[in-house]
Amino acid sequence: MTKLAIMGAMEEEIEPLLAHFENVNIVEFANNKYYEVNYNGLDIVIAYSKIGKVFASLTAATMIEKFACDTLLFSGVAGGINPELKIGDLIIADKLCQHDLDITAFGHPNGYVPGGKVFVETTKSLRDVAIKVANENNLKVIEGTIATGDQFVHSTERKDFIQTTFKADALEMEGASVAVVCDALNVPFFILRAISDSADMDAGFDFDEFLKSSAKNSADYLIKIVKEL
Ligand SMILES: Nc1ncnc2c(CN3C[C@H](CCSCCOCCO)[C@@H](O)C3)c[nH]c12
Repeated sequence: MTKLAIMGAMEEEIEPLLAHFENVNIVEFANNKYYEVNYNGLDIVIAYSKIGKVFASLTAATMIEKFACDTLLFSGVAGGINPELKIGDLIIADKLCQHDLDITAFGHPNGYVPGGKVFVETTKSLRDVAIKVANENNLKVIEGTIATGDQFVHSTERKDFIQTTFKADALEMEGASVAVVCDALNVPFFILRAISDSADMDAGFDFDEFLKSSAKNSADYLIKIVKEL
C-alpha cells in the first residue's frame, strides 16, 4: 500500500495543500512538524522543510526513513529561466542539478562531486500520470531541467550562468537535494513547481507578489495528480 510524502519548502507552499484535508495529526520531530492525513484511503504525510538544500534533505530523508513513505511528491514555486515560462506557469522536473556545487578547481564539471552525478532524473511513471492529468484538465505544463542552489537568484548574471552551464529551464533551492535523497533511497519522486518570478533584478518583488498565487497553482495541480495515484 502506497504511503505518500508531499513536501514543500515554505509554509506558503503547503498551506494550499493542507486546505484539502481534514482530521490532520501533527507529529513534531527534528525541529519540524509532519502532518499525517488519510485521503481516499491513501496515507499521506505533508511537511514543509524550511528553505534550502540542507533542510530539504533532512525532511525528505525523514519522510522516507521515519514515516516510511514510499513515494515523494514536491510542490512549490520556482524562478523561471526558459522564456516560455511566464509567472504562474507549471514545470515538471525531468531532471535536476545543483548549480552551486563546485569543485571545478580539480577539473570536475559544475554540479559534480566524485560518487555523484550532475543530473538526477525524476520518476517517469509519475511524470506520465501528471501529463495525463494536465491533458485531461487542459493545463499548460512543460517538462524541463530544474537547477537547485542555496541562494535566492536575483541577477541576470547568475541566471545566465545557470542557463548556460546546465541548460536549466527553472531554478529553486530544494529540488535537487530531494532528488539525491530519493534516488539514493530508491523512492519514486516527482518535483512540480509554478513560476513566481524570473530570477532577475525584479525577482524579490515578483516573488513577494506571486508566491501565494503560484503556490496555489502548483498545489491545485498536485492534488489532481494525487487523486490519480
Ligand atoms: N529566484 C529564485 N531563486 C531561488 N529560488 C527561488 C524560488 C523557489 N523557492 C522559494 C524560496 C525563496 C527563498 S527566499 C524567500 C523569502 O523569504 C521571506 C521570509 O523572510 C526558496 O524555498 C526557494 C522561487 N524563486 C526563486
